[in-house]
Amino acid sequence: MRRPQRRAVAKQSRAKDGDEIRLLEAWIDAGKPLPGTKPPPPSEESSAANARVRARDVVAKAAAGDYSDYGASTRFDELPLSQKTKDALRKAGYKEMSEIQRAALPHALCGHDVLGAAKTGSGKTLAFVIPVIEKLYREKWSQEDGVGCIILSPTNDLAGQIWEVVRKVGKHHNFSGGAIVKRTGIEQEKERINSLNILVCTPGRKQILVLDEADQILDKNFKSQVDIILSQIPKARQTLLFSATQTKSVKDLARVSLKNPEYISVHEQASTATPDNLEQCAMIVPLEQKLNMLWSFIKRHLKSKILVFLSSVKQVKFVYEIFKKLRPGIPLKCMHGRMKYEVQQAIVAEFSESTSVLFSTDIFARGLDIGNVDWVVQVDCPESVALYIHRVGRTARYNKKGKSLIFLCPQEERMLEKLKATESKIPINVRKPKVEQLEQISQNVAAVLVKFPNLQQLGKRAFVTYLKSVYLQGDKEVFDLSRFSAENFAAYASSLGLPVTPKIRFVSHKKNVSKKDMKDIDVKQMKHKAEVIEINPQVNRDMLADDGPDDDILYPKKPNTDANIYGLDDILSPKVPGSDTHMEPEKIEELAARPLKKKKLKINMHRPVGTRVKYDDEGNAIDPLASLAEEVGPEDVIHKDKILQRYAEMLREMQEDDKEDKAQHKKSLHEKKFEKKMKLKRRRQEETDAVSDDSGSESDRNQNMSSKGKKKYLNNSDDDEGGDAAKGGDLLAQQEALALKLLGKMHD
Ligand SMILES: Nc1ncnc2c1ncn2[C@@H]1O[C@H](COP(=O)(O)OP(=O)(O)OP(=O)(O)O)[C@@H](O)[C@H]1O
Repeated sequence: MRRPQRRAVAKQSRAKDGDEIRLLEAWIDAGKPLPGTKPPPPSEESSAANARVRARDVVAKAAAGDYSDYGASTRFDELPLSQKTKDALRKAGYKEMSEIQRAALPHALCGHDVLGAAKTGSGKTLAFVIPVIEKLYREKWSQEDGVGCIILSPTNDLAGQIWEVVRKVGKHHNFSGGAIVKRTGIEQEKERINSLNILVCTPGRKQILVLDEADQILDKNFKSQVDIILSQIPKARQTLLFSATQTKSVKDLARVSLKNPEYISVHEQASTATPDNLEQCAMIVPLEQKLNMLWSFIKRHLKSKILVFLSSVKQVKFVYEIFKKLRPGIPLKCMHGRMKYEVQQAIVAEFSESTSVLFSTDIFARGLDIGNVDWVVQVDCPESVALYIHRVGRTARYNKKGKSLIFLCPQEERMLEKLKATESKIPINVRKPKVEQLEQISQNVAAVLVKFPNLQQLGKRAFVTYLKSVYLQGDKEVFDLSRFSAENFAAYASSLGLPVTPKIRFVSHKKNVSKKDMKDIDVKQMKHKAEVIEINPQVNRDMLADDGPDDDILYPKKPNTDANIYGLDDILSPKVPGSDTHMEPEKIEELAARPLKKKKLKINMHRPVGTRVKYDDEGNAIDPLASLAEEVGPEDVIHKDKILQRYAEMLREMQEDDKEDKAQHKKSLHEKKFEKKMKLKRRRQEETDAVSDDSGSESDRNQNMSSKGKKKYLNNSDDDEGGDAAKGGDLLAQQEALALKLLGKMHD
């Protein structure tokens, strides 16, 4: 009895959908905006109550065949959208449209191609998700119809986030969909992909094509994958491209075959390219002071949610591990592309909910939508103004307030000029930090490295990868290693707690380095520098000179301007009245969040050196290196000579390690050379044998020899590059064939 009843309900529902679809199509067609038009400014009389009445009016009129011009709508419920979508939007709290949504939705709904540009956090995701869902609904797309839309995004996290929005808005519809985010398992995913209607994925795979962060998707890093997708999807499709920094390259646009696209750039006339509620500052910070500056900043903002950008995975890992050991008094997290997707998701969720500091690579720079980030701190210079805009756009999202701070080395001041240039439209203030208030943590970092030798390795790699990243940057006006002196490198290594400056081999080993680039680093000079170990590198006072009263980044003056910061600061870092925060270089630093408490000093002589933060009778933290002393008196807890002695030992150990490394390297080179020689010898022997066996003509013989020789060369395992390239080529060919097969099947 039940089945016929259910069938009847389904039939009824289909009929209802059919009626709604006819109404929507007629409405969309009758009221569609003219190409190239923008919505008029919203009218004044748009109170919530008025808006609701107006929305009901619009729908009632449409039902009666009197179709309004929806291009002027300000609310989602005034648009020709299905009831299911409207219900989902209302439940999610979306009522009023943002500027980009008002401008793009009417065009996208009536099938125009769109090239949309709007500031970060301005709601571009809904501007493409709604038309996708509506188009598939109006076309009665079902599971059996396979993939109806591909949304391409540059990272897995972003794909996951977009999928969540699709799910939220499409929850009353019957589409299937998902985010394909795993790097492996495509074979297993095949079945699933074929049954999905909306596919959110990173480039690797199709009717409506959406490119989020379009300028990045179309750049050279994704070229081969995107070209495969573009070659497989029908040209008769709708294409939507969105980004905060939209591509204007004709070549890019030709590649995606846009047909008379609507170029919608809602903030083109705006005076700034970044959100209006974003307060932006820059500080000139010498390379060797960056870590101190970051630490001091974090210590002063213990109640804020801070996103910190660093240039490489190694940097992120190193800074995270070191700061974790030094315990600044705020939870720390880190995020980079080498983490499993599930772990990344968990970190994003945790960071969304709690006050903490998240150290991240640029995997987080674009698109990710995390609520209430107070500060974005760019410790390492972004590769371009566009990347700067995306990074700072992780805060001040959708009418919320936010602040950003960028550290630039004096050698990177050209970036500051670029940011301040009129065409960049970035309102950025330059602040000078107060040197006497900068906490020097190099000793503490060095102590941590003594205890955790694996961190020493990480520190070395962080050092090298940072310099490598600068070296490999394309914009040589900003990134030029020759502007850094050997002293800069040594001081930087020292600031990372490294007793010697690691060697930078990549400079001389890089094949495509131009002669000019080779001059960029005076390698010899750098080699000499290693012996200088500064325990307390002096701050470049000119650079960090006090610049009067307007610096409120590290040390906000008015408690009211950032009440949280000051309140917490008073508890955690009690200052002796009158002494303020001034610190002499030798002065013991306070490292951990502890209330004032009388404590007996106990030193465990069996613990590894420099390991735990200890407190004196006053409750002040004692520098970890103080535990090197055999006896600790109340006045003199730091035995500088012991520290120096330990450093000298470390230096000796590292030099010995280095010697061993070199010997090992030399030995392995020697072995390789010998092996190669032997192989060559064997080959010649075989060839001689072959010639003596051969009864063919001279030319045949030559041919045989050369082809034989060639084959051997390709298979020669000694030749890493040739072997890898061949393997890489095979792999690429296999992947392309697989992708083509997969897409071909989906298309069928
Ligand atoms: N009409 C709206 N009403 C209220 N909130 C909205 C509206 N549209 C979007 N939002 C919210 O604004 C935030 C930012 O939106 P979204 O992530 O789409 O920004 P974006 O323009 O894509 O930013 P980015 O360029 O950084 O990727 C999200 O939290 C989203 O839920």
